[in-house]
Order: sequence, then structure tokens, then C-alpha cells
Amino acid sequence: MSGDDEGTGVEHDLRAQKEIIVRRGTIDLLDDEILALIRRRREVSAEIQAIRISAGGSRIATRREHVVVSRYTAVLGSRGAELAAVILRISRQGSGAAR
Ligand SMILES: O=C(O)C(=O)C[C@]1(C(=O)O)C=C[C@@H](O)C=C1
Repeated sequence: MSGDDEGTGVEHDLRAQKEIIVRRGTIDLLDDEILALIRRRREVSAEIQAIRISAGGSRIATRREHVVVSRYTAVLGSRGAELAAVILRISRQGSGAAR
């Protein structure tokens, strides 16, 4: 490229591809963090469930689940509710499942 030439379509395409690749690297790092957080959450959740079960309670705490879903919904709307439902399902599986 020279002067104020903005480049050919191919050059734009290459630049766009490079920018996408860099950002995909960032997304991969973010997904690594999200997955590590979900695993950690599942472990802590399993601890709570074990404590409750040994104290004679049940695995599920429905009112608490509503609080969790509400928090996700407040930030992300109805998709947040769906995400919370999936995360709760994963958390109920216990830390031994789906490693
Ligand atoms: O907070 C609790 O009491 C939990 O057991 C944790 C948790 C959760 O993963 O958020 C899991 C199961 C319950 O039904 C409610 C919430």
C-alpha cells in the first residue's frame, strides 16, 4: 500500500482476517476463564448440597435457585434465565460429573 491508498479488497480481507484471529484468541482466553469459573462454581455448589443432605435436607433449594435465576435475568434478560438454568443443572450434577 502507498500514500493514502486504502488497499485492495484482498488487503482489506487479510487485515480483517488478522483482526478476527486476534479477537478469537481473546475469546478463547475468556472462555477458558468462564469454564474454570463454572467448574469452581460446581465444586462449591456440590459442597453446599452435601452439607444440606448430611443435615437431612434435600439436594435442591428451590427458593435459592429463584434468586440465582433472577440475578442472571437482571443482567442478561430471558437468555440470562436460560443460562442460569443450564448452570444450575451443571452445578447439581456435582463436581464428579462431566469433567
Ligand atoms: O445455594 C444452595 O443452597 C445450593 O445448593 C447451590 C445451588 C447452586 O448451584 O446455585 C445448587 C442447588 C440448589 O438447588 C440451589 C442452588
